Amino acid sequence: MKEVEHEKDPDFCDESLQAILVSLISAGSETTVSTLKFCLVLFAHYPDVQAKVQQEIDEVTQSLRLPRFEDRPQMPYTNAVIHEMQRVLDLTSTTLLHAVTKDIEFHGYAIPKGTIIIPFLSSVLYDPSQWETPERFNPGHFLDEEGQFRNRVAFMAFSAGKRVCPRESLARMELFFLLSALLQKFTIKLPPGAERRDSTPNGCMC
Ligand code: HEM
Repeated sequence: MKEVEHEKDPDFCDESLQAILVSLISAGSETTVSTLKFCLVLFAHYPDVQAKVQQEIDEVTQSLRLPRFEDRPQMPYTNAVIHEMQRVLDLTSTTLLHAVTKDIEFHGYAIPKGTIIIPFLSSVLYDPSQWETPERFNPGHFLDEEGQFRNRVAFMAFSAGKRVCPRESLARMELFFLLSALLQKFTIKLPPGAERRDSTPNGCMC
């Protein structure tokens, strides 16, 4: 702030600082917290998946240290599980408001420049032409035949293109750190007497 205070119309000012802080708090906390909560619920529902993730964490860290982000390539199953949890959670369903920058034709529809569009991410995250079992929680969606992690173009939990979530890498890091550190020390279980719920809002806990 000090460096730009002499400029007539600085890009960085009190107003922009306020906007950055608001976006960090509003776009950054609720998204990550809701995803973490959902992942913990899923782990409680899938003890076998949880045990496999814990085994992978123990193998990589030898139970001597916390998991590190650099360990991720050696933890394909954990990585796949987190991706699949985000896919079935389908946190935002749509992107923010976008607008087309020139006249275009899309699937036979003429869309004039300036038209507001809201891409529907759920339709991609659950697209039966892209996922083997779109309605089922299945970490195999992100694993190849050798059990190595494979990226999927239809994984658009963070949207895509120019307006993709600008903090996707931070969010990925947070999810990986927090979930792997928690599962290294704890096993997540449903409370005694609690019934297993077999469906998410998308009908996906089967
Ligand atoms: C699991 C965590 C997160 C998910 C699933 C997520 C997902 C998304 C999605 C789908 C969008 C809309 C993109 C579009 O309109 O095409 C978005 C935008 C945004 N996200 Fe995230 N996000 C996450 C975490 C974060 C974090 C941790 C931050 C900041 C620290 C953040 C900051 C933002 C901001 C500032 C935008 C608006 C970008 C713009 O206006 O173009 N997000 N996010």
